[in-house]
This record gives sequence, structure tokens and C-alpha cells, in this order.
Amino acid sequence: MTEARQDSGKAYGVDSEVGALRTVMLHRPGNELRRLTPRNNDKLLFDGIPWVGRAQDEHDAFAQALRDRDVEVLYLGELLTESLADPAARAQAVAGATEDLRLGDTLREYLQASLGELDPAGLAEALMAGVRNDEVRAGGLVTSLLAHEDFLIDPLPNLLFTRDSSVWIQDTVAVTSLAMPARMRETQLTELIYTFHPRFAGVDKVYDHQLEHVEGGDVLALGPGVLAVGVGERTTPAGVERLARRVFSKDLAHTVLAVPIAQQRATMHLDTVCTMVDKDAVLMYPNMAEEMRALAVTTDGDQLHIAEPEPFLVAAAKALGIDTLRRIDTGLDPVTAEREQWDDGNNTLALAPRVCIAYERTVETNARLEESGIEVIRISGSELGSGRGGPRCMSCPVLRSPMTA
Ligand SMILES: NC(=[NH2+])NCCC[C@H](N)C(=O)O
Repeated sequence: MTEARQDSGKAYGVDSEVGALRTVMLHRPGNELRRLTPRNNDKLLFDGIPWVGRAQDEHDAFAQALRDRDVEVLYLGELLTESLADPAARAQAVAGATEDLRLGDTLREYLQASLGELDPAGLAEALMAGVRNDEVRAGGLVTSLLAHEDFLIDPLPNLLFTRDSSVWIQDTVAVTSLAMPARMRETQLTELIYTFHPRFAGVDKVYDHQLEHVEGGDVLALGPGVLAVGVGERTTPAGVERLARRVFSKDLAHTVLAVPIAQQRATMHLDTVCTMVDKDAVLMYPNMAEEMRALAVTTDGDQLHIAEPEPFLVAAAKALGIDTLRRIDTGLDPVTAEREQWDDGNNTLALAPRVCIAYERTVETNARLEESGIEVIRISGSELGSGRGGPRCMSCPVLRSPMTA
């Protein structure tokens, strides 16, 4: 895969969680965060109202920490704007953003016409930050009945978490299918980027946003040929089944480990409780580590075979063909562990084996990681963290050095 990828000049492909990170897609938070209010923040999946300027500073420091380690940083907003240079992309974008039945025909037609007149940057901004009723002069019954502050196109503050809206599996990309209504439209944007951006021309898409729910935060590339997929609040049982069929049919993996996780906000994705920090080591939330189980899914080319549930580390080591998958045991007491898990202490982003980025505030977890020989690059996330996502959630690796020899 890698040779073909490099020969053809395609700069994408991911076969592990820890191969040297070369290119990553981030989203610099923008005006979509300025739409959050105390009345809509729950629905929009934020726990507070971030100070946007500071969140941007924190995010810039995150991007700089990556560049300092020779990682190329792509921005979703820029890729989107560039994609919208294509008239076909603009038409698809406008149609997608205005399909909501809340609009009614008059308003829909008005919006389609006015969005159609925007330049690519203006349209990208409307797609990300949304459009408020009092920002347009639409006229008509629906406009009159809606409140000034109602959104005609909802803002997408969770674009920040680029991990979830697409995930690279080898040299294909999965445009995911997000479960929460507040996030569903995000994948219209990643779909546009991977369809229309010249950088990704011709890329094979292994999943799409109209299929059963799968979120990227649930998908871990444990090593070449092995995916672990969390099943809980976001990714559904049917989602992991569909993803397994898709990756098997394209020979992108030989084993998919389905990992049930508690259906609650604190553990919304597998990467909130488990991330990889070395080729053979994971950091796990201690309060859940013992009970985590996995069902290994394999195929004979026709049927799926589902193994009996086994402890996650055992099933993962078997699938990877190694003796042991080590767990970095932070040894934290249950209360400290719970506090640091909530603050995304387990949500590390590996830049290479034994090097990761973490929020500085998860002091104890970071100290234990260092004692275990893992380098920790700390970033501040006092504002970024109000969206309940850490460095792994805020990054979509596009290219990692392959783990395969
Ligand atoms: N991969 C992750 N853990 N992403 C975190 C996403 C947080 C976001 N506010 C949500 O609720 O969807």
C-alpha cells in the first residue's frame, strides 16, 4: 500500500495509531463557537460557553506543537473553501445545507439563491457558522414566525473535533455517519472535501455519511490490519457491522474488534477511555480498564465470524499477533481518575511511538505516562476542553509513517 501511495504521489494513509504523524487535519475554531449560548450549549454538545479568542490561541499553540515536530497541519476550513471553488461542490453544499424540513419552500428557495451568490470563503463560513434568521431578509411566513435568534442553518461548533467526521483507514477514507443531530451536517462538509479537493482527487471512500452510525473517535487503528471500534453512545452495533464488512471487502483489515463502552457522555467515544501511546501499549481509564471486553470480528470472505467476548487487551494482542498489549497503569485513585478522564486525560494524540500530546491540566495522568517512558508534550485546553474533547479528538491524521516494514 505504502509504495503505491508514495509512487503515485498521494500523501495520505494511516495504518496505526502511533506511526510517525506526518499530516493532520485540524479545525481552527471560529465563528461557529460564537453561536453558543447558555440555552443552546447542551444541544450543541458543549459544557460551557468558551472564550473564543482564548480557544483560538490554545488551538494555535496546539498546531504549533505539531509543526514543531514536523507535522504538516491542514485546516478543515481552508480545505472546504478550496473545495468550493468547484461549482459542482457549491451546488452540492447549498443543497445539503438547505434540505432541512424546518425551512419550508419559500425560505429554502431564498436561502438557496442567496447562498448561491456567495464566494467560496463566504459560503464556507455560512456552512460552518450557520445562518441566523435575523441575518437574512427572507420575508415569508416561516421567517416571520421564527424568533430572530433562531438558526436557519445550524452552526457546527463540534467541527473542532475533526477526529469524528472522517477517519483514514489505510489509504482510503471513511466519511463517517454522526449520531447526534447537532453534528450530522459536519459530514456533508468532509464529504465535499474528499470529493472535490484536488489534494484528495480519486481517493477511495470506504464509508459514507448515509450509512449506519460510526464516529471516528470510536475507531482505533491498533496496528496494520487491526481496528478496534467502540460501540456505545455514538457508533451503533449496526455501524460496526457495516464498517467491518466494508473494510474486509477492500482488504483493509483482517480483524475488527467491537468494544462495548458505556452509553454515556463521559465515555462517548472509545478514545475517551483508551488511546495508544506505543506500538504495544495503551493508556486506559483505570475505572473501566478491567471490565473492557472485545468481540473479535473476522471473515472467511463471505460470512462474518464473531468470537466470544474476551478482555480487550487479550483480544487485541491476539489480533495484533503479539504476546502482550501493555496497559500503562496510571494507578490513580478512582476519584482522580474520574476527574482526569472527564478532562480528556486519556485522550492523547501519538506523534510517534512513545511521544504524545496531552492537555496540561491532567497532571497526574501525564506524570504517570512520563514515569512509564512516554514523552508528553503538554498543551493548554482550558477553553478548548469545554467541548469535551482532547488532542486526539481535535485531530484527524491523514498521513502516518507506516508500521508495516
Ligand atoms: N473523539 C472524541 N472523543 N470527540 C469528542 C467530541 C466532543 C463533542 N462535543 C461531542 O459531544 O460530540
